[in-house]
Amino acid sequence: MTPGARIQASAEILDEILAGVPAEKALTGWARRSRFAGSKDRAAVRDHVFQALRCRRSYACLGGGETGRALMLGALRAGGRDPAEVFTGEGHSPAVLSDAEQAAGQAPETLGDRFDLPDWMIPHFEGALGAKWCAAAQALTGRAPVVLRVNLRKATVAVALAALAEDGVEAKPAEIADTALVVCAGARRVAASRAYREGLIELQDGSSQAAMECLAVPPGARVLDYCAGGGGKVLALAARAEAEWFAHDAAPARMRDLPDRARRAGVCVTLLEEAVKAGSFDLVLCDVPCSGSGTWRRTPDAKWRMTPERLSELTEVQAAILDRAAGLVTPGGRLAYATCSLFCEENEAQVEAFVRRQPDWRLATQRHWTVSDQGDGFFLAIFER
Ligand SMILES: C[S@@+](CC[C@H](N)C(=O)[O-])C[C@H]1O[C@@H](n2cnc3c(N)ncnc32)[C@H](O)[C@@H]1O
Repeated sequence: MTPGARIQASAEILDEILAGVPAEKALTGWARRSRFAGSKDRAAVRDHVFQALRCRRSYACLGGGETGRALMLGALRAGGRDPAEVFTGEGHSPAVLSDAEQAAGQAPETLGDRFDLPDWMIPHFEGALGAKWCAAAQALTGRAPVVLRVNLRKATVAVALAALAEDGVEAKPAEIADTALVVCAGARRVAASRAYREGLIELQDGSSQAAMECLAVPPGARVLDYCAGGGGKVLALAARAEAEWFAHDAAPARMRDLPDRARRAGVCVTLLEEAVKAGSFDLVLCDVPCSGSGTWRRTPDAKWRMTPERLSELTEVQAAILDRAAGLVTPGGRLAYATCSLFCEENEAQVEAFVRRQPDWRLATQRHWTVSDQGDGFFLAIFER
């Protein structure tokens, strides 16, 4: 595909997403219909679409409207490129710009336009991050790093780096966590690499790894990942300690890949249908469902789908999970609460409300990770009683 044809395809996919189709579904549908598109084309189109979603408001200003075509026009203007070079009407390139399109477009002025956020969200960013909110919002408009976790059960950092290099994946250690490697080149080769297939590495964001490093696990402890999903957190913990590992999720189907991942990692994780029937635990981790605001550069359409009502529903679910999980902790044990959100309502406010509701618990420690070139926004609180 020519660069123009990729832009045209991206504009059409964006129109579907703007009409309500989830981004992944729209991209997959396009790839299925477009057998002529090679892997480089698919990757380029995906990059265009995701970048336009990250910067939807500022590109809409620059492009003069909120259609796929206007967003791609805005993207070219934002990148300092002359759109006329791409909007040529030749082959499968977008049609030549009309006079109205050439005249339309202005620099983003409002805060929401400049920082690519829905207006209602700005007080939430400001409330949580103070003067740093602009930098965080800005960071969410860029691409996320690809970060790997070295599985210390199977490899050292040096061994993992060498194995990745054999398969053309270039990575370097990241300061954020002892086990974190940031991929510098060959990210698309990770999944097929020997290092991945043999469980020397896993894909895991740097902040999640750093947070799991903060959770000390005594030998022989019974540890429950109460909102396990694909099991990324319990696998990170299990790579570093000898303990009994359990995983639970309200939607058990989300744990479907966990047995394979655990086998590859060389650890044993017992899946629980009903955690309450499995006795008590020395450590219960609640990696709760959240807005995901710390990860929106990876899932940029989620930024625009979030509403104040949804945020409020999520905070209720989070509080209920904490209360339920607290009842599963053995006397003298610990309860950990984690989100990949930047918002105070989902982090500190939840912590404060929990210790008010359950005064036999006290906050031992809490920590934030900001959106960076090594990790997403993340929050961890550890309670003791
Ligand atoms: C942030 S995700 C977990 C991600 C996972 N820990 C990982 O590292 O891959 C939150 C998970 O909580 C689950 N969940 C939602 N409500 C729940 C509830 N009431 N009790 C337990 N799990 C719940 C969701 O199904 C989802 O898989």
